[in-house]
Amino acid sequence: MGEAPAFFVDNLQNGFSNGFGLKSKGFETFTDVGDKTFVIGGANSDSTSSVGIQIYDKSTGKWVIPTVLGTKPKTCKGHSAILLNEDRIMISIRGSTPDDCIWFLEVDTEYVKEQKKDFGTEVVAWSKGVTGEAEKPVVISGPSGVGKGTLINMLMKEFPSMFGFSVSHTTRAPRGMEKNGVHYHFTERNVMENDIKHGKFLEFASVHGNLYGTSIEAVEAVADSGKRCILDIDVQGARSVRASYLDAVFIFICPPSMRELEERLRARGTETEDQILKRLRNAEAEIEQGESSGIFDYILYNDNLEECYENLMELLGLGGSAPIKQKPLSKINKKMVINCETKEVGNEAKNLIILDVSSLKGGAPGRTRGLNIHAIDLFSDGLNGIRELR
Ligand SMILES: Nc1ncnc2c1ncn2[C@@H]1O[C@H](COP(=O)(O)OP(=O)(O)OP(=O)(O)O)[C@@H](O)[C@H]1O
Ligand SMILES: Nc1nc2c(ncn2[C@@H]2O[C@H](COP(=O)(O)O)[C@@H](O)[C@H]2O)c(=O)[nH]1
Repeated sequence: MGEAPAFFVDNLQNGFSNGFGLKSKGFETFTDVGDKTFVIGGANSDSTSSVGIQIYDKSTGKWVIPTVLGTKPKTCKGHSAILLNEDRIMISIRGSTPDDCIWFLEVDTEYVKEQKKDFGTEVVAWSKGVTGEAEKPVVISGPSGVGKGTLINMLMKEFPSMFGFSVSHTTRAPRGMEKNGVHYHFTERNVMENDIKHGKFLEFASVHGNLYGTSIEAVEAVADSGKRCILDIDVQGARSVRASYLDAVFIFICPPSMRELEERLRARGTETEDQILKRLRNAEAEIEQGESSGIFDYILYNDNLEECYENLMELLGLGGSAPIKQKPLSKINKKMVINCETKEVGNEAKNLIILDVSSLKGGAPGRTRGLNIHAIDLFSDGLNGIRELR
């Protein structure tokens, strides 16, 4: 089934100088991508630590500390690493739970190339691997008061295990019933601006005089819960997400008329007169863009709430017709064998699993979906680490 191992983690973890004149603290791995060597790790042998990244540029002979985007693995007692597709390093974390053990460090994906231009530095981006065929996130946009929140609440109530809400950050003040961390992360402007500067947001926009934004972490948290992510964001935000590398379905909710929109906003009773007028002024431009910008895959008219909800369910594949098909972003024809050592009392068992990375979808920013893991029988050749199947 397999040939020579592509990578043996245990051989590298005995503590040695890393070959580039930099003293290794142990637990490091070295992956060559073109002229660069990515040194990942740096935990002490007697403790766990977060996973650090350094790049050795062979063409200049210099070390570079890159800008690191995305949420990185929290702690690491050692790991294996293997290059996939020449653009991302797959990392198997030792001693972590099965749903937290496969991570990807993107080093030359389209997303990373784009970020390098923006930051003007070396950039790498973490993306955790999640198993199964998780569905694309759903972006729902529309003018204030059209009923986005109402429709999303109906969906989440009827399908609580299927959908998860991306909790945005905002600088606006909470309304009476709104809870921090549930409806929004209510934030100071300077804190949010600083986080934006450090690449923590997938998108952000100034909406009706306040700053709103979707953090990468908010989208990742939903993916980690195994649910399909729903984003309630304005048209500017939808445009940014469309331009980003998050592969999503975009739905615009339209009111039956401006008059009806005004009535709904007033009846909701959450805004002052000035704020209502501002939201209505913005609504006209939003509706025009929603209908004609080409950002949105679908437009739904929210006249009768029940009918609109039925149509939304239909679009999301919950109304009896076939679900929306996803196409993979990249094709990586590889299967790996991973050796997970489990120590039982007086006994050392070796559990081998096949990791199928041929159907990966998504990636940074957010999670890498479509990992398939199968348990397999023991090999008798003392295999350690990750090995490629050919
Ligand atoms: N089809 C409908 N017919 C009548 N009223 C509706 C309909 N859909 C929603 N509403 C009502 O309109 C008001 C605004 O709805 P909602 O708060 O869901 O809007 P929203 O688009 O989420 O607004 P915002 O962007 O400001 O958060 C609510 O009081 C809601 O009950
Ligand atoms: N671009 C973004 N827009 C967002 C986000 N979260 C919410 N919104 C939009 O803001 C308006 C106003 O919301 P409200 O709660 O103050 O009524 C509405 O259109 C939301 O869709 C976000 O993260 N990014």
